[in-house]
Amino acid sequence: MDKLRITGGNRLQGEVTISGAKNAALPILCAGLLTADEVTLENVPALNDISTTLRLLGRLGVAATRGDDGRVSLRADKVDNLEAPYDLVKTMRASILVLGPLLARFGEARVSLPGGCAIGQRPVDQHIKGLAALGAEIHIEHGFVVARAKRLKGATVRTDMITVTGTENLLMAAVLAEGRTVLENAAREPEVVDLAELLIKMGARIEGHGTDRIVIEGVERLHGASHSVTPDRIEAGSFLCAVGAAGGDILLRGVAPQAMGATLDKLRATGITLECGTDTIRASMDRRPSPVDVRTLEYPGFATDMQAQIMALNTLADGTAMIVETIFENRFMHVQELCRLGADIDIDGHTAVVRGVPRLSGARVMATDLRASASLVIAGLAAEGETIIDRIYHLDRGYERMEVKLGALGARIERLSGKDAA
Ligand SMILES: CC(=O)N[C@H]1[C@@H](OP(=O)(O)OP(=O)(O)OC[C@H]2O[C@@H](n3ccc(=O)[nH]c3=O)[C@H](O)[C@@H]2O)O[C@H](CO)[C@@H](O)[C@@H]1O
Ligand SMILES: C=C(OP(=O)(O)O)C(=O)O
Repeated sequence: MDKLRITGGNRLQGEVTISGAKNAALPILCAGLLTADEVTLENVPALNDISTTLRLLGRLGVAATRGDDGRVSLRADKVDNLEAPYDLVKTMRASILVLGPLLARFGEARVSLPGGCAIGQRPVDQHIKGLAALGAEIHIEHGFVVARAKRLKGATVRTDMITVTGTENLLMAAVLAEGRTVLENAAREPEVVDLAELLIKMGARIEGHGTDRIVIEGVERLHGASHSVTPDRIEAGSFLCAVGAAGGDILLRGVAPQAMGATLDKLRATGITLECGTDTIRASMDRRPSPVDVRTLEYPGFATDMQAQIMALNTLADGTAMIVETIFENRFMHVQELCRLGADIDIDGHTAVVRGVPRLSGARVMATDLRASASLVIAGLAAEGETIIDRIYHLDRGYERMEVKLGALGARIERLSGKDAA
């Protein structure tokens, strides 16, 4: 199992290009199931989750080609299997996103209940409730969601809570349903908007994406399209936390600053100087961070996917910060590992109290989920001495060559594989 070795203390200096967003690319790949024509994509990040999704689509009968330049083309004209099996679905939450498209286009689907980061219970009851409202016969059997519908029928669906992949699944189902669907309490995340924009290019009739009420007029069929995946706001935010913790001056290229919600305001409050261009962010930091309180919320609030990284930054702050996690009930697993690096953090239910310390010290730590891994990298870059991070397969699910990108910014970081990792 690969590990990362970081020798902390180097300031970060230079330029880094941000990849396409994992959480936009995954639903967008699944949207390829909605047409028999070719869908061509650019800016698809080179991540393990993308490889898993392409394997899953391949298993269903989708022909996919992937270049090493971020291009992927998909053709779903020979889909001959409507079952998403446990072995592929177990590692990745987003695999539930084949359910809506399969059901809408082929009238049937069997999808194993998904895995993904173990950050909470993460049920899919809202996906099921929404598809049932669109007329599907749907139930759980032997660990699979099993769904059938001759043709889905438009309806008004109000989910009990805001759900990102739930909104995406229902959106992909509704575009081929008969009549009008209204998704109320819809997720407003930029990744939902990016998916809607691809679907519109494919001939879907959608309005209101980016608001909490999306209106879809179903069409008989969709056609092929080309699309470039939106930049990864979480990867961008993670690099900004890294420069906040380690100090330095970096330029992010290929970003969408206007889509970064509350993240940029909170990072400014820590003392990082940020200058945003259309698709760039320059960030510099030359002092100890100020503490910043954070409450995770749906977009445009502060993203739960940035909580661990801003906590890592707060561990070094000149004061105490309160971090409240409102989206997932078990997303503080990085706390114990940050404390191994010398952080001073107490957890009380959904709140973490982070008392800043002047310095962290390198240690052996274990990544427990994707963003927890990123928080350990950020802390390791600032810590004195050597940090070894184990189980970085979590990191590889969602960050493209993170150690290479950080290395180019002057960080002392290397991947240990094979015998070196033993
Ligand atoms: C692949 C992807 O895009 N993953 C993102 C997506 O996950 P994901 O779409 O799984 O997260 P949701 O927005 O669905 O989850 C929000 C909350 O709703 C609950 N819930 C959700 C659906 C449901 O049917 N029932 C239910 O109870 C969840 O347990 C959670 O407490 O949004 C999360 C919240 O921004 C991010 O952390 C994940 O990175
Ligand atoms: C939680 C995440 O991913 P997933 O929903 O795929 O588990 C994430 O991207 O931070």
